[in-house]
Amino acid sequence: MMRFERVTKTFRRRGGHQVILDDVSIDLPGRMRLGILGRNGAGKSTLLKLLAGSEPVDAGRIVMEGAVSFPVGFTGTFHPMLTARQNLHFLCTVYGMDHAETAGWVEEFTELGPYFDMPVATYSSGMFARMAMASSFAFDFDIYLVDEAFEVGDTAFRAKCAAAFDARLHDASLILVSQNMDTIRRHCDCAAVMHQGRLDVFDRLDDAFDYYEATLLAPAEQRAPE
Ligand SMILES: Nc1ncnc2c1ncn2[C@@H]1O[C@H](COP(=O)(O)OP(=O)(O)OP(=O)(O)O)[C@@H](O)[C@H]1O
Repeated sequence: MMRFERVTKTFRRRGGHQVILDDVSIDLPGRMRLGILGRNGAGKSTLLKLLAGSEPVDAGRIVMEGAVSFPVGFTGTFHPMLTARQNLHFLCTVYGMDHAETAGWVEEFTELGPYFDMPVATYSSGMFARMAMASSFAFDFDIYLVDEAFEVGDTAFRAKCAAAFDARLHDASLILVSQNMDTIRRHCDCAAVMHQGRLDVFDRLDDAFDYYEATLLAPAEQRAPE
């Protein structure tokens, strides 16, 4: 379940405000597979941060039922000077999971070998991405937030991520940000389009895609005076 009650979010910028959500109210009951579309800068990543609780709304209220994930594959969750195992220890404490069992699962999944016990600051970007993806699947959330994070690692690792993702989504909700309509079609059964402070939800994917394509032709700027 996800409900927006008159939610407004803006960012200050030179000469005015960037409007992300302008007095938006929506109500999506039950389990959902929701795709979020929007042109560059529409506010999709900001929306995920609002849902994750890492960014505050200016006004209104977002109500989510169940445990909400950090964005899947998000590397900002990890402290660079701690090892993968130490980072997971911290996350397990936050989410109330068994440390040893979770670290064991992620260690096997990532195939990082000795790097698993080295500071994550020493990882290549690919290793860091593997660690972030595996950690996202290690926790049992009710709602998974995903920001176009599927293209990580080699073919074998991607297949492993897809299987873990499917298993996790079996009885969880998904909110997936993507500008790729094929990705949304593969994973979602409804979609919302962000455009100029609005968040319009469509039950039929094709209706969302038509509207999204129309927004791509709209003028780029919407600037509210200060
Ligand atoms: N912390 C911030 N302070 C000020 N402006 C911000 C901040 N975060 C995002 N913005 C601005 O808000 C707008 C929306 O950014 P956001 O990253 O949410 O868009 P997006 O739809 O995810 O874009 P893209 O598709 O390009 O990744 C952009 O104009 C961005 O510059």
